[in-house]
Amino acid sequence: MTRPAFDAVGTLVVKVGSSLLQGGPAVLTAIADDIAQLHARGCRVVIVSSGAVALGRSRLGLTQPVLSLEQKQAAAAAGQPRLLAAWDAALEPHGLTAAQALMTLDVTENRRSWLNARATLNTLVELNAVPVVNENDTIATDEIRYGDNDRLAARVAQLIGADLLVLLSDIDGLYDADPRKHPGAVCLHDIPVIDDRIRAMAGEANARAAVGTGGMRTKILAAELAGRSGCATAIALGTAPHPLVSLRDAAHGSWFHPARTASSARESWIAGAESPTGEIHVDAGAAAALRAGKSLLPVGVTSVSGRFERGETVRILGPEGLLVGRGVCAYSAADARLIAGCRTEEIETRLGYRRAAALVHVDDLVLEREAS
Ligand SMILES: Nc1ncnc2c1ncn2[C@@H]1O[C@H](COP(=O)(O)OP(=O)(O)O)[C@@H](O)[C@H]1O
Ligand SMILES: N[C@@H](CCC(=O)OP(=O)(O)O)C(=O)O
Repeated sequence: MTRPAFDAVGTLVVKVGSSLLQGGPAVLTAIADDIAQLHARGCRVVIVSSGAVALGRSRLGLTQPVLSLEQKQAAAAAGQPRLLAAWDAALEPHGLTAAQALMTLDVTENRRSWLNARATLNTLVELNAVPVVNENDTIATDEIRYGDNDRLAARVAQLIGADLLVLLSDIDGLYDADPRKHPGAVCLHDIPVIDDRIRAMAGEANARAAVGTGGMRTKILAAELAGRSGCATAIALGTAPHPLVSLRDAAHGSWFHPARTASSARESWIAGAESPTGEIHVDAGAAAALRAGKSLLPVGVTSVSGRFERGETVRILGPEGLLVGRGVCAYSAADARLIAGCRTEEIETRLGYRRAAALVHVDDLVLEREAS
């Protein structure tokens, strides 16, 4: 699959990194002007904006280079309303309204919340609003954090079925080495496939950075995630005169092509879900049935490990511990344990209710060769 022609893009997610916020309102104004231009020709646009911590820390007098988790969460609380106000001020002259959407990991990792969030974002876009998404840093704890907005932006791109994800940063693309350390590094404009050579160019994330977090590593991961759903990714310089529209010219930014065999939105949601915390162990008969396109019934389950709620993704392991696939479980871990090994007719007696005959329905399953 080649990358889409810029003018053919129907749904765009644009992610704005914290480093760009240092440039003040002029940077947001330039991005908003381009968004308005795209919007006018019918393109649906969602913004994923970092910057809450960067904007809040100065207001709270947190000037030290490294902040504790609690200080970052407090800074985000002070910065998020300012971030939204800044976007609204930039969009309002174009007749567009910024609409805040704060997410925690469970929003995209739980199928019901996913569908709900998708409906809300789509409704906002239909109402001519521009959703401005950020992680809900103030309440998120380590277990329920995306950790970086590049990944969040890729999940949002999957959520709304975007055909292009643009990661705007303080650099004009992916270089063959970090240009801050290697002045002779060269920018790669066209990246048809993400392989180990490309991944190695990213170096390490800068966890101690004062503002940004992920560096190029998380951007490449985001491009991989979005690519699985058929969405192309571009990394581009957010301070360029027309940061988005200038991407019409293929010589601007680094372009990652979407994967050749893009999976359906549902499959890519399952395959892209955060590392599942639960596992369902099945017998050889059930493993064969799943591979033959059947649903997972409780009768084939030998044991259940880990913790998960109804609607969360689990790993399904065969008799030798081999990964058969991943799927959305219709029951919580506690209930799945109670019905493991039992026949479908017994579900109601064991649980006092019966929701679904299958623990994991075939439509909610991605087999190993597709899930990797
Ligand atoms: N191979 C590379 N090509 C380009 N930039 C790189 C590379 N490796 C590391 N970087 C660093 O990544 C930084 C951008 O990441 P980050 O600061 O997290 O941005 P953002 O806030 O936009 O997410 C660049 O300023 C650059 O120093
Ligand atoms: N959610 C955080 C941003 C985290 C983040 O990923 O930042 P960045 O690497 O600049 O995109 C905030 O609003 O400050």
